Amino acid sequence: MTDTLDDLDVEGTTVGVRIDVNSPIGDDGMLADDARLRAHVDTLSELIERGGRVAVLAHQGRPGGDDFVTLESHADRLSELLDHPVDYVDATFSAAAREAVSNLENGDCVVLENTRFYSEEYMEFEPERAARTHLVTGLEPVLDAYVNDAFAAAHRSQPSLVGFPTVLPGYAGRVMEAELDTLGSIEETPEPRIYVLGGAKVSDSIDVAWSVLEKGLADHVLTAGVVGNVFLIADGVDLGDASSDFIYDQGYWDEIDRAADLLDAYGEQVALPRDVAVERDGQRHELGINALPPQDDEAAMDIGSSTLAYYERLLEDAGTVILNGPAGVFEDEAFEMGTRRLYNAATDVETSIVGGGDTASALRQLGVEGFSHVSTGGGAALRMLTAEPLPAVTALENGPTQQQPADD
Ligand SMILES: Nc1ncnc2c1ncn2[C@@H]1O[C@H](COP(=O)(O)OP(=O)(O)OP(=O)(O)O)[C@@H](O)[C@H]1O
Ligand SMILES: O=C(O)[C@H](O)COP(=O)(O)O
Repeated sequence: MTDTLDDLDVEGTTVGVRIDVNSPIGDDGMLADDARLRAHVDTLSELIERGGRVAVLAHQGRPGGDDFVTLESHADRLSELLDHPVDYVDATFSAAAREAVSNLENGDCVVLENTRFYSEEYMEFEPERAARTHLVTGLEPVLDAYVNDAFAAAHRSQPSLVGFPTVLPGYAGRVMEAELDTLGSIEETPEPRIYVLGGAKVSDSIDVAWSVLEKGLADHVLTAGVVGNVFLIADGVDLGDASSDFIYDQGYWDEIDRAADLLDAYGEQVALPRDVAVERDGQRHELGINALPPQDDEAAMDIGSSTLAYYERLLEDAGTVILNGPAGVFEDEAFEMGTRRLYNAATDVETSIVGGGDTASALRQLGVEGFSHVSTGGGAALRMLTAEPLPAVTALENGPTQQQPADD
């Protein structure tokens, strides 16, 4: 178990706080959604109120993407959310950054520049090697402690996530703590346990399905979304050209064989859609599996009503349900029903856990509430839901392994 903010003597301590505010960015290059910033308000206000000197580290986007922008608008929005001044400096570990951090007084907060503006931060390292990168060696001398609240990035072994806790005392922030409490004890949740795998990340979902079935964590795996379509094809269903081309274009064609192998090994526990919804004459039109393939240009955009009735029945007996990924193209009103009904049914299960950024925004858009836990993480949550360790959490648990430099 990692130390938390309860173990940190905050007053007068200069703390590097890694958060995950990787967010949608508008055409103007500014923050377009503040959900991920809101998640970190508790951790940051606690550190500020307890007299910490807070230096915030975070990434935004990936190099080359339109959302690879500075953190200036994030800092402005954080200031509003915290109702407290938050400075921003366009440097991450240079002399200017060190000066900004060294000048912090108790209760001050500064956001440093996007960590991924610096190339080593977009690489993955072993923790000891990450501790020798420019980011960590540059900033570590002006920090007393490191707090990791970036659960959603904890599956990455990047310097800001695994390097700092190797050379500084490390603590889990409140978001990290809550996520680890819930997702780290998946084996202790009530049974029977059902995993619902939808969305478009087919290879990740098949990894999860293999892992949870092999480990005996899942009693059933229900498939939906593009994942469900891949399993239908693997089961010999002709979904038509439009869905097949989509799967091929997304690079998931090879996954069909893996899905078929999974069905061979665990077919009794894997539930497949019994019908799908396509667009016909501008409207939702449902087709049973026996009525497939659809017409030429019709793609399977959602699970249909028979599938929903079948999945809802299975969920009635579940003790725990773990969901990742929407059941269909929820962004289109005609195809939001599968996601809305399936996720609504899941809220009636004793323990209901949801992971995934798109999933969380689907739920907000559809007004579905009442889960036991909605994770801030997509890839990180998926990895934890298979009871696999996360590199950033392991680095926090292991603690500093290197000699601290002597004070001048
Ligand atoms: N049948 C379908 N055909 C095409 N796209 C689909 C279908 N079902 C779901 N999708 C798309 O899947 C996307 C979300 O999938 P994704 O796997 O990225 O979700 P997530 O796990 O919640 O997100 P993340 O892991 O990025 O946080 C949505 O944009 C939705 O439109
Ligand atoms: O949005 C996320 O899932 C995390 O911030 C990690 O981002 P990445 O997938 O670009 O590493």
